[in-house]
Amino acid sequence: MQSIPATNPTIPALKSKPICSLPRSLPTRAMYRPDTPSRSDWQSSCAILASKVAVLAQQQEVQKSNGTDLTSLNGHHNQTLDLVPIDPNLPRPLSITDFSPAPMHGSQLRVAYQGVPGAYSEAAAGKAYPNCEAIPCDQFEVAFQAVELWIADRAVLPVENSLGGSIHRNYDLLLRHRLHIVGEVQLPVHHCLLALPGVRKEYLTRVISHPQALSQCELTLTKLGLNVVREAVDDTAGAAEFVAANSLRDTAAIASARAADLYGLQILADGIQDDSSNVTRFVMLAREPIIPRTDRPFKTSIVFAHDKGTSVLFKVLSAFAFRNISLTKIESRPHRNRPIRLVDDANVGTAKHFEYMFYVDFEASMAEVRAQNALAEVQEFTSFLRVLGSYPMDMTPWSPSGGGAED
Ligand SMILES: O=C(O)C(=O)C[C@]1(C(=O)O)C=C[C@@H](O)C=C1
Repeated sequence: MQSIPATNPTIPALKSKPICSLPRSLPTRAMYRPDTPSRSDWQSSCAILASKVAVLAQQQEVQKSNGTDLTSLNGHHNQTLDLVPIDPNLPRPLSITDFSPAPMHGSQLRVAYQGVPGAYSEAAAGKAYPNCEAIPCDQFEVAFQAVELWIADRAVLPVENSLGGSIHRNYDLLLRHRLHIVGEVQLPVHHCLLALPGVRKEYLTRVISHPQALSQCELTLTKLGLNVVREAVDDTAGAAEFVAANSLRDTAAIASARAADLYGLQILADGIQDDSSNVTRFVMLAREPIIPRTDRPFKTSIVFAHDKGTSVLFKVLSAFAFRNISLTKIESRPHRNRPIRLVDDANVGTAKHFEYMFYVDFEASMAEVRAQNALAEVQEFTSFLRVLGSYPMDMTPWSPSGGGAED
């Protein structure tokens, strides 16, 4: 991923003004535990949530009454602007300290995603679960928690992109939380360069977006001849909202055409991803696993670590190769609990660095004997093994609807 140059000091720094409009104080480790909540954790969480509802309702009233007053948000630019006001009824993202219960939803499935309305993750949620109620969350971790706390029924989160590679944060979170992968969905990602109405490319000094989106458009931004700094924010649609809400005439956002629509921006350039076949793969997460089947193609995701011995990775991979099971992905992430490990007495004074957890996706269902045998063998070579999920493969990457969801 390319590095994002430092912010131009003459323009407002995004860091000081979080995109999430609800208060966003990060809790300390002691306040917040990412493990699966026990019954009592769950009950006390509900009590805390209930007490926050009244405060949130009050805040949302204030936001609604301020919704059309964009100039009040803009301390730096005092031009009079022809803006489409941001719809105050758009759902606000959940933040880590403010889980308000989802509104009445009847039989609609509630699906948490990271970002604000107009984010690609929202589109992925809609593709995975047509007619769902999409619940925006301001961080990936919040989407995990929303499902754990029964505020949402599912979460839909990106794990890899065909141009930008893996979204590492979600691999780490999969391990820290106890949710199960129940499906996958692949979404073609079509980026646009968005700015306030009337703004021309020559006025721009900054482009903001999700780091993945910035990296997916890196070459095209250069080709467009833009002399701009790139700045990373939490999500693409949040970038668009930020440009609109702060009336920034020197800043463009990389986001979807739907985000342009929602936040009243014009599309300065369309299809600016460096490759037209830009696809992001999302996984669907639930509290319970689905029952694996054999009547359609399934994929299984596992994570493992090994303690000692040589050629462990080779042995693990051959357990699949001998059974003709194709691997679709291997990802390694630092073993956070053991970033450095002292080795035995013979090697006093040395340390073993770079221990890894390995994430593997393979094309078989856990209902198949060959997959069960492969995992039994893997278990022999590894000190830790977890099946993250066995789920239907998304075989229709280019279709506008439908994916590898559970039935
Ligand atoms: O920012 C968004 O709109 C997202 O949904 C996030 C995200 C990502 O994390 O990769 C999803 C798809 C695109 O690849 C760019 C960004």
